[in-house]
Amino acid sequence: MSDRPPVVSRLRATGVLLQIAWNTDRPRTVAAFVLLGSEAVTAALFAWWLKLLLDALTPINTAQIVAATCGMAAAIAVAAALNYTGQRVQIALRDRTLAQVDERLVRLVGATPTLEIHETPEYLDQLHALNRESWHLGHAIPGLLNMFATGIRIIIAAILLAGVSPLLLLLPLFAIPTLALSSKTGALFELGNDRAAAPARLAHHLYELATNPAPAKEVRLFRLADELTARFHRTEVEIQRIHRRVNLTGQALTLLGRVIFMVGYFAAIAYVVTLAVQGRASIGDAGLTAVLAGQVLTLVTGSADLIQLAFRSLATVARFVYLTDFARQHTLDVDARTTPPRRLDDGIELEHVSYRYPASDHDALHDVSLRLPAGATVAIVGDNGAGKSTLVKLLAGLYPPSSGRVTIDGTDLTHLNPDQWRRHISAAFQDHARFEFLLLETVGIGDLATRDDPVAVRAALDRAGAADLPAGLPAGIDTQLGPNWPAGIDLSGGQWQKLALGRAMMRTQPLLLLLDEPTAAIDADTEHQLFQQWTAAAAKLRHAVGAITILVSHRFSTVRMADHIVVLNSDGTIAETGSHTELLQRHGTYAELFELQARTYR
Ligand SMILES: Nc1ncnc2c1ncn2[C@@H]1O[C@H](COP(=O)(O)OP(=O)(O)OP(=O)(O)O)[C@@H](O)[C@H]1O
Repeated sequence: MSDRPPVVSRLRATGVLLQIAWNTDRPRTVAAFVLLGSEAVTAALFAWWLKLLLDALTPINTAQIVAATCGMAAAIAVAAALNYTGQRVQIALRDRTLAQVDERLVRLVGATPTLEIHETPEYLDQLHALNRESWHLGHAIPGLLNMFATGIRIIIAAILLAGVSPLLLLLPLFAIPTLALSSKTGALFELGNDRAAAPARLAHHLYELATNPAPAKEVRLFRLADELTARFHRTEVEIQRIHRRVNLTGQALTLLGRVIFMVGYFAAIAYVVTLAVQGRASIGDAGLTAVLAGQVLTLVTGSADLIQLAFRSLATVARFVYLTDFARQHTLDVDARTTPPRRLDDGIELEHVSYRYPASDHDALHDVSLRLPAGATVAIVGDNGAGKSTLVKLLAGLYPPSSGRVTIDGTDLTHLNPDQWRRHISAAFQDHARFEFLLLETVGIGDLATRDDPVAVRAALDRAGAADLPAGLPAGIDTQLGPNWPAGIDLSGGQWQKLALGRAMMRTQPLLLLLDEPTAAIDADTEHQLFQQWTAAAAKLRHAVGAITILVSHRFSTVRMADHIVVLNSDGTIAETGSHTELLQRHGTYAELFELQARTYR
C-alpha cells in the first residue's frame, strides 16, 4: 500500500485520526480522554482499598475497615458512572469523526482536477478495501481511548505490585510475547486484506452486476445468472482461501503468547503465597497480589486484543491516509496557476499530444497535432475506440497529456487553473451522470451561478430540444428525479440525455463547448436540428468570445455541418483533417465512411 513500515504508517494514522477528532469536536475529545482515564484510575485503585480492608482485619481497626469499605463501594460506583458517561461521549465523538473522515474523502476526491485517480488500479483497490473495512474505522477512536485507559490501569497495577515485591514487576514481562505477537497477527490480517483486495473488488463488481437494476436486462436476456453466480463463488472461495491461510498462522501465534503468560501468572501467585507463609508479606498484600495478578492477566490479554484491533482499525485509517495523500498529490497547486483568457483570439492547439491510460500498455492518442481555430465548430469522427472521447477529456483538462501539450491561445493548458478553465467550458457526454435531484437542479447545476433560476433552466432546456419535457412530469420543473426517492420518478434514457444536454446549455457563453455523442440516445433528425441550432449559436459566439464547439458523432449528416472535421485512425493517430468538401475531394477514409453511410440512407 505504501512504502512506509506498518508501525510508521499506523503512527501517522493515529496522528491523523486524533487530529480529525480534535478539529471536529474539541470538548468531546478532551472529555472522552478525561472520563475514561479517570475511570481507569478509580477501577485500578479498587485492589488497594481491598488491601487496606484485609490489613484492618488483623488486628481489627474499625475506622480503617469503614474507610476501606466506603472506598471500595465508591470505587465501584464512581467507575461505573464514569464509564457510562465516557462511553456515551466516546460514541458521539466516534460518529462525528467518522462523518468527518467521509466528508474529507468526498471533498478531496471530488476536488481532484483530473480523472486519473479513478483509473489507477492501486487507488481503486485501496478505495474498495476502505469501503469493505469501513466498520473498522468505527473501532479506531474507541480503540485508541481503550488503549489509553488500559495503559493507565497497567501502570497503576505495576506500581501497586512493586509495593508488595519488586520481583512481581517481572509478571508483565511474561506478557511481552503476547503483545509482540499481537502486532504480528494484526499485520497478518492486513496482509490478508491486501492480498484479497483485487479478488474482493471483482466479487463486488459481480455482486453489483447481479443485483443492480442497470445490468438487470442483459443479465436476464443473456441468462447470465448462473455464470455470474459461478464466477462470484470462485472469487469468494479464493478470498476465503487467502484469509484462511493468514488467519491460521495468526491464531497459532496468539495461542503461543497466552501459554507463555499463564506460566508467569502461576509463578507470581506461588511466589507471594510463599512470602506470606514466611511472614514477609501481609494478608492484605496476598489479597492485593491475587486480585492484581488476575487484573494484569485480563489487562494484558485485553490490551493485546486492543492493540490487535487498533492495529486493524489503524490499518484502515492508514488506507484513508493513503487515499487522501494520493488525491492531494493529484490536486496540484491549482491556485498558483494562470487564469484563462476571457475570449479566444487564436484558438486551441494540440502539439504532438499522446495519452496513455494508467493501466494501459498502449497510447489511446498518439502524436496528435491539431489546430482548432477560435470560433470554429469541429467534428471528430473515427471508429469505436479511436480516441475521440479521450481527446475531448484532454481538452477539458480531465487528463494531462502523457507527452506533448495543449495550448489555449498560446498558454499550456496544464499551466491554467483547472477550476477557472472549467468555468469557461461546458460539456455533454454520452455516458452522462444521472443527478437524482429536482429537475430544476439537475439541469441548473450546469452553471452554479444560475442553478436555481427557472428562467435560465427553461432556456437551457429549450436549447437542448427539451422545452416540453417538464410539462409531461408530475411537478414540472420541480419534479424529483430518480425512482429511489419519495415522489421521485425515473426517465427514459433519451430524456436523461436531454437533461444532460440541458446542463451543457446552461452556460450561454462558453469558450469551449464539448459535445461527446450527446445525442446518441436521441433520433437522428432531432440531432440534426439541434446541431443546426448550435451552429447558428456558435456563429454568434464566434464574434463575442471566439468560442469553439467540438462535436463527436457517428452521424455524418450532422458531422458534415462542422467547419472542420478531424478523422482519427483506430490507433489514435490523425488520419485526415479538413472541411466536408475538402475531405470528400480527398477520397480518403472520411469520403469512404460518408459514402457508406449515405448509401444506407438512400
Ligand atoms: N479508462 C481507461 N483505461 C484504459 N484504457 C481506456 C480507458 N478508457 C478508454 N480506454 C482505451 O482508450 C482507447 C480510446 O478510447 P475512447 O473512449 O477515447 O474511444 P472513442 O473513440 O471515444 O470510442 P467510442 O466511439 O466507442 O466512444 C480505447 O482503446 C479504449 O479501450
